[in-house]
Amino acid sequence: MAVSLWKKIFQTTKERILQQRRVSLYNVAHGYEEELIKKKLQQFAGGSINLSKEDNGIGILTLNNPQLMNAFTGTMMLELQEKVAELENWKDGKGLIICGAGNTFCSGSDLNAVKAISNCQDGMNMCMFMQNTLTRLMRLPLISVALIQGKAIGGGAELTTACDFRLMTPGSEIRFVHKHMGLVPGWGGAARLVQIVGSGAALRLLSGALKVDPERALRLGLSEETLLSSEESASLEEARAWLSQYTEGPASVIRAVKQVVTAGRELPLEDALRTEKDVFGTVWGGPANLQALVRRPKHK
Ligand SMILES: CC[C@H](C(=O)O)C(=O)SCCNC(=O)CCNC(=O)[C@H](O)C(C)(C)COP(=O)(O)OP(=O)(O)OC[C@H]1O[C@@H](n2cnc3c(N)ncnc32)[C@H](O)[C@@H]1OP(=O)(O)O
Repeated sequence: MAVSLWKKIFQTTKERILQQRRVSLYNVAHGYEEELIKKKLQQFAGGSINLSKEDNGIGILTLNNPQLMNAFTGTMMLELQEKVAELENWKDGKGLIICGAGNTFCSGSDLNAVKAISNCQDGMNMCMFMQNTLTRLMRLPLISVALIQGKAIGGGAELTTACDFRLMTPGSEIRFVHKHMGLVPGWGGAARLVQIVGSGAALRLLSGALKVDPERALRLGLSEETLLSSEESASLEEARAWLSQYTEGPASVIRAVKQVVTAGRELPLEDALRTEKDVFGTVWGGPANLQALVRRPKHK
């Protein structure tokens, strides 16, 4: 009786945590019309978002539009949402590296598409579509890294802030150019930048549209490390090695670690504590815990 009760609690808890992650920021109550903007974005084709899910639990998500410095076309925005949904259902996933094709990261929205959706309704719907998608990306129970090779400009800079960590190659650059476009970030990049570097540094980077090279990014805490290589495949291998330090171990435990940190970052204390309790319940007495109790590792 007790076992079946615990199993029911366990299942309910997992479903609740899963549901919390997938709740969209915006819906019709906010004037958001998802089907309308999806139809509109479909009209701006080009490029692709490629996802490779590897047996070791590491996913590689590649922005693939190198002719336009990996600018986001409308269909790439749609594909990003699809890939994030796929990653939400990847139960063996532990880590994710986001990079761009052609040894450069991303130059933001495709300006050809932007011109065609510059009216208020389309712009606001695109903004809410990308905020929904990048918030779900940020909340994935995977440890995510933006591998910044070349340029991360505008919306591309915003995308880097939706990852847990950023790694930069020599000579690469993050730049929030929105001011020069008569804009502010709209994909959630401002809110996340303040959380990462603090409001003072965020205000300087945004109001100055400052170029952030690897050294400045390290000083600001915007980047974790400057890689040795600026060569495309070598820097990806370096990023894999860096991430593997944090994804070694059972997927259930790595995913639980990301979940409790996300709760601590986003929720009021008492809610975060309750989520931590719920997540603890998914690993306590689980296979990894029981095997460790038998093995009794020495933590020297
Ligand atoms: C909320 C997000 C926000 C929004 O949605 O409103 C945005 O993200 S707005 C877009 C902000 N991004 C930009 O303004 C970047 C514009 N591009 C550049 O500044 C440069 O291309 C740069 C610095 C990324 C790279 O410069 P580089 O000299 O190395 O290359 P090229 O400029 O020659 O670019 C090669 C080729 O790509 C085209 N390109 C680059 N970025 C975009 C883009 N965002 N949209 C459309 N096309 C882009 C560029 O025009 C060149 O094409 P070509 O046919 O050879 O002229």
